[in-house]
Amino acid sequence: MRVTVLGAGYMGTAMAEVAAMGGHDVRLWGTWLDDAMIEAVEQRREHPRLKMVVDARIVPMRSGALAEALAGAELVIHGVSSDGAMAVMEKAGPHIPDVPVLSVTKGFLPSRSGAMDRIDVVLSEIAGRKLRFVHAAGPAKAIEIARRVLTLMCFAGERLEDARTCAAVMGAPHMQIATSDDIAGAEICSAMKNAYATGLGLWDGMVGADCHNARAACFTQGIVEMEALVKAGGGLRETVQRAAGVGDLHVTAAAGRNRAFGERVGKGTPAKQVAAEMLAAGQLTEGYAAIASAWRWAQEHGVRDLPFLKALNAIVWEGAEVAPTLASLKLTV
Ligand SMILES: NC(=O)C1=CN([C@@H]2O[C@H](COP(=O)(O)OP(=O)(O)OC[C@H]3O[C@@H](n4cnc5c(N)ncnc54)[C@H](OP(=O)(O)O)[C@@H]3O)[C@@H](O)[C@H]2O)C=CC1
Ligand SMILES: O=C(CO)COP(=O)(O)O
Repeated sequence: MRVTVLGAGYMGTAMAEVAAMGGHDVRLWGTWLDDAMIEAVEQRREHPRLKMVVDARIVPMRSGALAEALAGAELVIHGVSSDGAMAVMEKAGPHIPDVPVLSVTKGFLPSRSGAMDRIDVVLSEIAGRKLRFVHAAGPAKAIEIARRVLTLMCFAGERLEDARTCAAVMGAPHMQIATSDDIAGAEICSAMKNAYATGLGLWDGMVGADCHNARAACFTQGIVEMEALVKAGGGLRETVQRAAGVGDLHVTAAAGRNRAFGERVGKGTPAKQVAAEMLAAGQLTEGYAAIASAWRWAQEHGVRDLPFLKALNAIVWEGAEVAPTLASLKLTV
């Protein structure tokens, strides 16, 4: 099958690697920010982020060749971060054939109405037609995927058959992929785990290694709040309890960039400064934006009783001090 991957960063490239492993005809298109990555693939050098030489069968394509990259695609993989997703879809939308679009992107985006919404909804709005979106959720660090470490994911699409098509293409021996039609639940989990992993990182920064009780308490609280948000978004509790929610919060709180972001904020550096420094170092901190977006989304959907999210929003967006804010946190579990 011809597979076109949009975005040549960590995850886009890791997904391209898996598709190539399955013998698919893979094109890896880099955005206008990805020239260094595409050049490395062209020259068969180590990918600057994945730190490995990718499968020689992957065809690298520069940003100017977007229409060519998408022509004849039977599956599109969307690997652009939430920051770049809208700008890339403005350009890519007209060229995306009527095929499943498997997206790894995690977060909320502003819709035309001004309200925050799910990525599949907003990108379809930009494309001017309903995309056959399948969200790839679950605990899936790109570097481990590319290095063939056992990985559990959940592909969720409104059309279950599209999720199954994506799972078949990405079904390498180390990839165990569940499928679901709960795209709402899966996307909300993916956005929220970045927010709550940031919150667990705050404890690491504030207390250090011995904060296991606090982390476990807040992990549980985060899952309960995720369930409330998923329910308000029309999703299923079961989605939260498996790979998309519990699994992904675990991996991100153990080893994610969002945890690292929270740790530095927990040590006392203002969130805005940490986010800027991490961005300059090529490290995404989507939890930063996700906290504000989710807080706004919760208000718009009338979801109350979210003390952890409220505390996170106060700390990272309203300048509240970390220690007293976390000390006064009243759990609802
Ligand atoms: N890394 C991981 O382990 C996982 C990541 N994800 C998700 O995958 C998505 C991509 O993450 P990841 O691959 O890690 O991130 P990267 O930063 O490595 O890559 C993101 C891609 O988006 C592009 N991009 C970012 N901002 C813009 C912009 N303003 N305009 C145009 N292009 C832009 C990047 O360009 P550039 O490289 O120059 O920044 C790059 O192509 C995220 O939503 C993340 O949550 C999901 C599961 C695991
Ligand atoms: O989404 C991820 C793993 O599933 C990666 O998390 P980070 O963006 O925090 O590194």
